[in-house]
Amino acid sequence: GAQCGSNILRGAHVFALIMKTGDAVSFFSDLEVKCTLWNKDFQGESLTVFYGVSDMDHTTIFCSDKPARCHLLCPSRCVGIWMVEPLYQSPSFVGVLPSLAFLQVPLAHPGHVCCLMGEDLPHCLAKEYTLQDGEVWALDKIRGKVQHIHQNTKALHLDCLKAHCFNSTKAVCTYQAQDTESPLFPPLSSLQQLLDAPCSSLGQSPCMACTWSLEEICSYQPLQRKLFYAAVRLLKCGGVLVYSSCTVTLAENEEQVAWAPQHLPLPQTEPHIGVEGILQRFSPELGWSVAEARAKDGPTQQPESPTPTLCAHQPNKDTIGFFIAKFLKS
Ligand SMILES: C[S@@+](CC[C@H](N)C(=O)[O-])C[C@H]1O[C@@H](n2cnc3c(N)ncnc32)[C@H](O)[C@@H]1O
Repeated sequence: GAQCGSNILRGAHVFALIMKTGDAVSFFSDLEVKCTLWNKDFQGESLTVFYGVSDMDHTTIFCSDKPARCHLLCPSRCVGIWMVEPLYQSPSFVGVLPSLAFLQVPLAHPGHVCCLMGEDLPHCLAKEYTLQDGEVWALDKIRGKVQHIHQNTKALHLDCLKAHCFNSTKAVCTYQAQDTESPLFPPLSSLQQLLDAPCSSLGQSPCMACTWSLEEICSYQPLQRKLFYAAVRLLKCGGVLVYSSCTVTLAENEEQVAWAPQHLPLPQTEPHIGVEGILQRFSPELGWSVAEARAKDGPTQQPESPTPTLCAHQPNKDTIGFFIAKFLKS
């Protein structure tokens, strides 16, 4: 599959396959997502992404009580194939501080959070939280994701985190919820909200196949606005809302943060733009590069190069794309 191919390019190994130990395996990614399971003669458009060697056979994967190399948080998932000369080296976390650390996208949000969704959460909380800090709720509408959160919270002993499979757009209740385990909250009840929104994910890289229609991509903006609305209603005055996406469309990023203060009780102030990243775009006319933004700021910002060229300040355009905005509720 295309997703598996992308993960291999990011440095992943592959977890389960029916092979003989030591078999050489070549991986191709099915770019049109047409390959069916067990298809042995696939003729569709594909891209070879890597070569690997199978580490265990079928019997070892399914029957051995001592799998050779286990997935950190899920011992029943074992590495089946090790990549030979991967493009990126992803260090193995197998067996490394299993109750303290696991591989995740780095992201940290200290403080009180009432989270509208997220598997990242246990990781965010691992360093910062103790039970005395209050409660943290993670909501996601996909059951498998919530189960994954439960696994992570258990492994990291995060008693303060409660995860529920729930539609976050409906998380606000107008009456006092009786059940303390219910993911329904009264308005103005949380100090912090992290809205890591469902999005078109166009900032993810590498991405070899995108099968989404324009209609699908356009469907995210209204959903994000419903989630935004719920998040702001739940937030106490003076509370903090972080909105993030892993996409690069204006509709899901800049347009959303422009829309929010006009329609929700958020302050209408000039945005304070964060520190420079490798690649930054805060308004369409700035284009994609730091170089262009610096050029607009004038020569005082760049003493080392009074007349910068695009190349001089643009080390790498081929990065992931994402967007983060922080709001303080008035
Ligand atoms: C960008 S991902 C969030 C990733 C999250 N930070 C994590 O680490 O898993 C967006 C998530 O929103 C969830 N989602 C989409 N619509 C939702 C809704 N109405 N209510 C709750 N979760 C929703 C999706 O299932 C997806 O897992």
